[in-house]
Amino acid sequence: MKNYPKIGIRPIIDGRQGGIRESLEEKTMNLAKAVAELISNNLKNGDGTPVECVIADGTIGRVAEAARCAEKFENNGVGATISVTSCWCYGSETMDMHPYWPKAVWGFNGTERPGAVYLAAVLAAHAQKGLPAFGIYGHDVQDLDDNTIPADVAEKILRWARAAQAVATMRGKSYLSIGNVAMGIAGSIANADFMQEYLGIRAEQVDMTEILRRMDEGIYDKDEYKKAIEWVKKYCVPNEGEDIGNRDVKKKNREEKDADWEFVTKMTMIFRDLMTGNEKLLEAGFKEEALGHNAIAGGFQGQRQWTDYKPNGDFSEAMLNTSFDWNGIREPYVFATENDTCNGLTMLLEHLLTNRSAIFSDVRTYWSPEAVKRVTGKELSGRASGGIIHLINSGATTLDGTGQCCDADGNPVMKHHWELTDKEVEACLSATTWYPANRDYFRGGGFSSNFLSKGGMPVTMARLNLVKGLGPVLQLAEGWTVDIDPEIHKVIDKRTDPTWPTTWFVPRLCDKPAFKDVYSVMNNWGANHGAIIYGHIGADLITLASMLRIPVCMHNVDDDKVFRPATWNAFGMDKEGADFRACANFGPLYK
Ligand SMILES: C[C@H](O)[C@@H](O)[C@@H](O)C(=O)CO
Ligand SMILES: [Mn+2]
Repeated sequence: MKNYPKIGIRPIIDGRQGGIRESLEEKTMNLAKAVAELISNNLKNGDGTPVECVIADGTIGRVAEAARCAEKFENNGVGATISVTSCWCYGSETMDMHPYWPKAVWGFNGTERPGAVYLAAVLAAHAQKGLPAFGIYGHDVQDLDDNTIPADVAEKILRWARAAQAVATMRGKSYLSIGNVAMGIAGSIANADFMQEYLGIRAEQVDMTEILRRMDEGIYDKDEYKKAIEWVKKYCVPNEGEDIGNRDVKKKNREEKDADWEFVTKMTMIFRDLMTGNEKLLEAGFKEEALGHNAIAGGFQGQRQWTDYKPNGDFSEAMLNTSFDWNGIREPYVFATENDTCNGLTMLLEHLLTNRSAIFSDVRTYWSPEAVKRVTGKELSGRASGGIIHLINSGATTLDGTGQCCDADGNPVMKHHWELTDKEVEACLSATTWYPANRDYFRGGGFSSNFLSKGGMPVTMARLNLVKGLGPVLQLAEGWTVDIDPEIHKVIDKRTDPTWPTTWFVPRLCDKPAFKDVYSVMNNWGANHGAIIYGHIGADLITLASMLRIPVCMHNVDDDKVFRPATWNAFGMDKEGADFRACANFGPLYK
């Protein structure tokens, strides 16, 4: 089990002894316990364990008690706090003043004792002191003896807690670039200042020669390699595709292909060891290599120097992002192809919010219904009838993206790894063909994963972009994967790279300019890549971005689901403009 941050619960009370305080002690503690229970029963960490809460030893009425609580939280690995109260208390005395911990306050909507008045007062204090906090105020008045959490309050507490736990979990970790910038992709210029100041993440880097050194000097777990190559021979080699990407002169022979399989299997282990370390390397005497880089996400440059010379990273990237490998079912790693750190970090935000694996893709082509008709003679239909976006990239697309897992009603789903079955693992593998890499692009060879994502999955595509003078911005589009007529797929897939995995995506349209049609979503995308996650999680991403002070420049989430720190209201009534102004005013979380 990994060591995850905890969420601190702060029961706040009116400090007046001799009647008031005593009458509220039990009620306040019960509210705190109910919040802890709600969070731990509903939210999980990446390894599937429940998110843990720590409740202050006693209620907090005066400043000394707030300080005692802060000390307890520091000693117990708390990374975010939620304060709960049902009564009037003393705002600036009792508030959480930690500069980094995301904060929320639930002011019980009762009337006997005014919890909501404290909520307003303490939120004003948070605004005044530049420590933004989320305010939670239930819609309907509750009775004093009612300790239940109404549905609207629960939704806000959980939205806040998911994002707060993501902020706390990434703090202090690293992003590991293996190599540097791929083919001039600006997103691959690992921006250390952005990572440090906005995410609390250290930018780490190793040269790609380190992979060759570890291979040549045998710095990997030999027992694991034996197991890994056996598994690869059982589940991947039999699904090797015909060499359709290469002219005869460029086709590798069997012996060379087998050597490539061995190479890419070792490379997968080496990428992982570089990220997280491996105790087995310590047993073999490699003390430094056993440590790894404390990476919570990473990326591999690959193109061009490496792929011009050696087998590409497609197999390794795909397997790391997948929820299983030769060691069985496990939490997926977050790993970007082309070392596009902006996309890798977006995948990280998505993974931390959902604990699912994210798809990495080029946002390659908008196919209008007219263009499809012209090229195939056929009409797009159903959800695809307004046009489709072709998501496709060699490499980092998770095999979970095949959509071979099913929910209880038989719909395709990308599951949490703890819900996966062995049968579903085999189904994902069976649906994946490993084509010998196109050696016009990848001179060194290797294998590219190929599959077609099942349609009908709700997904959210997102992307972090860096803009000089403005800083980072987040864009997102909720939508669905779609099935299209197989004849249409065949023709238009062949026009691009048929050895790579394809996901057909249709965003949900609305009256916002960037979402007036499918074309506009493509036309407003800020870079060549997108990070795609199962589920409609736009509202969670918006909440998380506001904690990190990253404004959201494009989204198709309903306004009433947008939940940001209360202080954002002071920046004007149009939510988008206020977000930009508030983020600029408070600046990044870590300065
Ligand atoms: C093989 C090519 O270089 C691709 O990797 C390229 O089209 C991209 O994915 C660019 O993002
Ligand atoms: Mn790409």
